[in-house]
Amino acid sequence: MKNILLLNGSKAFAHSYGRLNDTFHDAAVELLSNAGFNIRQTKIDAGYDVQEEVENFLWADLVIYQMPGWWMGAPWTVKKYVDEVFTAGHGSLYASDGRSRSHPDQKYGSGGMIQGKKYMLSLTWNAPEEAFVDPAQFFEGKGVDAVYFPFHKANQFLGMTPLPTYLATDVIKAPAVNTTLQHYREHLAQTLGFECPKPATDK
Ligand SMILES: Cc1cc2nc3c(=O)[nH]c(=O)nc-3n(C[C@H](O)[C@H](O)[C@H](O)COP(=O)(O)OP(=O)(O)OC[C@H]3O[C@@H](n4cnc5c(N)ncnc54)[C@H](O)[C@@H]3O)c2cc1C
Repeated sequence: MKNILLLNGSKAFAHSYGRLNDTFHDAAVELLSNAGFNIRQTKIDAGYDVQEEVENFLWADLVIYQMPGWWMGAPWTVKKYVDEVFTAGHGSLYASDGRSRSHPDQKYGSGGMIQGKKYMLSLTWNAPEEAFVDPAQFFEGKGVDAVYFPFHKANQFLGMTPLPTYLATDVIKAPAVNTTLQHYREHLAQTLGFECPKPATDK
């Protein structure tokens, strides 16, 4: 794995200022560049060329989505990006929905054209960790990946497979930015198989 596309889904809106997601994105760019990966990056809210983004997906071995949790999922700007870029990728990112009259064994969702590529979600939420994992709390113990099930499936429709999700919790009520950032760096290093630089001190 050499080429990494980093998608920054930060957006300033209401009580989200976008700075934390910018900070996570920038830290990933720095860490992964220093570790020798080729990097391309797009700040979604700053605008993008849809065809260039299709090319970026074709170029990338790994796509990392950095985004805040808004109303139980991705911000509308990131959903719009997915709608625009994936749809423009008909014929290059996916061929069809996968079904075939002549091959009934080929099922819905098997028409992706970018098999072998990976994607990863890096998410910031105000909710605490226990809201996701405790069966008695809001997400009924189903975990963060169940909350993002349609988002995962959109990426898998193209043929990609997930790397483990990074979830930063309690980011408004109890932000511990340097500690959480270091955990993210360690997550990236462990997942991609390189040594992580030493931790920074917490603010
Ligand atoms: C429309 C909307 C819907 C939402 N829905 C949900 C939801 O369903 N569930 C949920 O849990 N949350 C929800 N939220 C909260 C949202 O997830 C958080 O506001 C978001 O994750 C924060 O990310 P940000 O990049 O905007 O952080 P920011 O607002 O930029 O920062 C968050 C905190 O971190 C600090 N900080 C940021 N960067 C740095 C830095 N570099 N150094 C030191 N401190 C820093 C800031 O001072 C602030 O205290 C929602 C917010 C909005 C606006």
